[in-house]
Amino acid sequence: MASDLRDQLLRDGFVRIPSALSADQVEALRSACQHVAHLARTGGWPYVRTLPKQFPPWTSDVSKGIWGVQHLMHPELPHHDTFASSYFAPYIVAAVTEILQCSSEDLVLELYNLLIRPDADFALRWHRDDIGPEVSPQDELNRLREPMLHAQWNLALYPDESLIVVPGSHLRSRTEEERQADPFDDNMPGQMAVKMNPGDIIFYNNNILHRGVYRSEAERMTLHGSMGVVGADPARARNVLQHGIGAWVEDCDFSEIQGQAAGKQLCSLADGMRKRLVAMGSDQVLSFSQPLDE
Ligand SMILES: O=C(O)CCC(=O)C(=O)O
Ligand SMILES: [Fe+2]
Repeated sequence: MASDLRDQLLRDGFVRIPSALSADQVEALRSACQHVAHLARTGGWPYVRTLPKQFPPWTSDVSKGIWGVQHLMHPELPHHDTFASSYFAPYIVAAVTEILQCSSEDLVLELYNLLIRPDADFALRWHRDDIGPEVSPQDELNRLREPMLHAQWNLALYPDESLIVVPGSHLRSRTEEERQADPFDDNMPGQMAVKMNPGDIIFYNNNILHRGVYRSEAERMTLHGSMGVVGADPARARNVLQHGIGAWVEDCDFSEIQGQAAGKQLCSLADGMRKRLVAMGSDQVLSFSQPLDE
């Protein structure tokens, strides 16, 4: 099946779906997100991304502020059913099956988190999510050439331009200049901010060279999700499970999710995806992609 979405993602390392959500859908999600962001900022939810740490694992100490709320589909989080409905939404399932060129019956549940405005300005280093900075150029290229077995997206509920990418950098190892650059360099050659309006979705290759630059005054509520396809390798299982989702995913109940996608009831599609993650995780030992992160 020809796919512009997939072709653009393969070529540039990211692709935008403008206005994927209606204003009403954005409004409903904003309200759920405002509630859980407040809960998390005030110490009422232990699974958060704390400042100034970039990669998992994070503690639940919110005293320096947070930049994300983890585990939106956790059965104990308020609105987990609203978040599950948005994760398994027809527009997501359609885009992911098109991008991965797979059947919805091969999808695997992965991550769903919320990225929010930090209480103080904060930035992430230049990175590739699952390839550490110390690898050799050849190993870097080999990893980048692995087939695409998952799709990752940002869904913005407020205007968002905090994700900065170097377009095309998912197709090549880093240049010498990129390797030597200050990890917080504000002017990496070729960089661009990915601009999103409320209701836009961006799919991006999480091994594109990228960073996040966050301003405390700019409201940010961006849903950050990923879905996989069966047959992914152990590195992918590690990237998903390092976020600690194995501990609660067996308790999720998706039976109330309404609607259909790809001719299937979303509730049964969701449960199938959940079961495939559990199966993938059953023989994994927990480890971290970027164990040296401070
Ligand atoms: O804030 C973003 O959109 C990107 C976050 C990011 O790069 C990460 O969590 O690895
Ligand atoms: Fe990242």
